[in-house]
Amino acid sequence: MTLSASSTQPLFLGIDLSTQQLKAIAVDADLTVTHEFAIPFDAHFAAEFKIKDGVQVSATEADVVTVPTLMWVAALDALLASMRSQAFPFHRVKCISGTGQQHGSVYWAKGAESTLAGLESSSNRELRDILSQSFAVQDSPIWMDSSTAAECAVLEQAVGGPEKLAAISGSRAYERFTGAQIAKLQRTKPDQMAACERISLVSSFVASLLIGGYAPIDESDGSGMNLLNLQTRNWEARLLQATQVSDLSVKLGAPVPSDTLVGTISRYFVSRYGFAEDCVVGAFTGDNPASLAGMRIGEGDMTVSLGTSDTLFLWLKDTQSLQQERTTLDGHVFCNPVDTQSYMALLCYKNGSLARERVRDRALHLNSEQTQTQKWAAFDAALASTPVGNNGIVAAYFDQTEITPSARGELRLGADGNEVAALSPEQEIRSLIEGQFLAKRLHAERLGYNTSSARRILATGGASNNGAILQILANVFGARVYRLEQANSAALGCAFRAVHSWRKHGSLHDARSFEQATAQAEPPKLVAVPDPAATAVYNQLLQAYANVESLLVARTKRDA
Ligand SMILES: Nc1ncnc2c1ncn2[C@@H]1O[C@H](COP(=O)(O)OP(=O)(O)O)[C@@H](O)[C@H]1O
Ligand SMILES: O=C(CO)[C@@H](O)[C@H](O)COP(=O)(O)O
Repeated sequence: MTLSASSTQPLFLGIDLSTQQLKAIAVDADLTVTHEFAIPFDAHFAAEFKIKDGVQVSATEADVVTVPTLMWVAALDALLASMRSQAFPFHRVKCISGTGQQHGSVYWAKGAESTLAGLESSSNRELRDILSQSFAVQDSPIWMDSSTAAECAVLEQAVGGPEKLAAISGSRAYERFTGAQIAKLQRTKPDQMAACERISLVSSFVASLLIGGYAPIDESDGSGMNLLNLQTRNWEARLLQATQVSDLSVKLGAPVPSDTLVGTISRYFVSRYGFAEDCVVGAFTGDNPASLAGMRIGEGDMTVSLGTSDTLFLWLKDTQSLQQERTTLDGHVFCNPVDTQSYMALLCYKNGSLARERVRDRALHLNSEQTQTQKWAAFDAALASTPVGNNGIVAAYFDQTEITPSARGELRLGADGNEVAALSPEQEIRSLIEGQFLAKRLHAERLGYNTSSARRILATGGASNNGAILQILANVFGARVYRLEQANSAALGCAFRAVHSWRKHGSLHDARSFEQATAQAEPPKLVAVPDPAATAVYNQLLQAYANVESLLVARTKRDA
């Protein structure tokens, strides 16, 4: 029997371990999506691992947010089992790359490396069973954690202050960044740190499972640690020392360029699922860098990702121009994941989709009896029934301590600048969404982004499925908004990265850049055109929104 071309064509897999789910996308050599899979964490693991929205918030310290590391392992078991049950042709996969929610850390126990190396002898067992004793810390701190203020101060002092730390590592000290998390573990649980032989980011952790050995951290996701020097692209010794972990460079391993092939798939996956023996694994990276790859953004584009977190990012040719133009230390610079000479700038907002869901359900009295589709339809109707600019009402809803800016709580101001105690349900919905996008514009401008010369905005993430939300995004920025068919740009970007790394570093020695190698991928489509009258209203409201934030920041400091 001869196999048809489609059944022998190579496939490339992108895996995304984000906050609320593990997803996988396969593309063929023409970059066309052929398969998609997802394991939503709450649906699979809420009861067993006691998580909600993919995470655990400490009952005693609201700023401590973790995930049981073993749940992520169980999710990989579940994903691969689901792919097998749907007859996914594992044998056709030439290369896998992937991504993880940024900043989260995994602490492998002593002996875990040899357990990983021996996976193949246990291919009849699930990974979660084989690796149940392989972690020195059971609950991984993640990006939603903001409990490391003391460690942030130490990191900044170690190099001469926040400006110096931002110049070296791309960011002033941030509580969720992995350097502060590592320092906190050393200070509060030194026995667990002593029992740890290797530290991975969420991204390099998944790659480690796949190659059956410790995968290196890539430079782009490594930039979210406050430990990497962006110019040397290596760990900064003074910052490693400041964590007080004596052998941290050994525990971290050396960082590698993001397009590196980090190994060949473990024979465990060959025996258990039928992967080809020569399937290679490309370095995994952070989910925002991966989205940059999936959206294939260039200079002048801005991406707004509306996932669990909301993020906004830009391509940066160098770090100098940003240093000159920014008027704030808020925001981050990361090494670029697809061009080792370039960088990317990023703003992250913690109160993204989960805040939208909570305010929606509270204002409109929705509960588990309605489906998500019905709930978003009610949300859209509320937006449609209220005027652009909400008659001058501006508000912020920071359920959790926000990252940009550091503030917590809710505040609504009326057109006269006075606090408004209560809004109608419809006004509440509009003030939430308008406030979220005014916040993005305010901080993007402080970072040096020129809204009046905006080329185009590329939208991605779960909430980019919502046309009403994207219209407000277009109006607030006065820019056209484009979206890919595939809202999960992070997994898609990693499938593309897998194609590029395999062609470049494999036997083809294809020297084309990522941009050239992915030129044929489907372009994003125009989904919202700004209304100039609406943009004029938002131009007027920007300062009012800045006042809301300043008041909330002051209140948060006062109540601390
Ligand atoms: N139609 C919609 N309108 C607004 N938000 C939506 C819609 N569909 C999904 N979402 C939001 O998308 C979020 C998940 O986004 P996603 O990018 O998949 O998250 P993550 O990658 O962080 O796990 C959900 O929390 C949900 O609120
Ligand atoms: O902290 C950041 C970026 O700095 C977050 O964007 C995380 O990377 C989580 O991503 P999502 O799961 O929301 O996509």
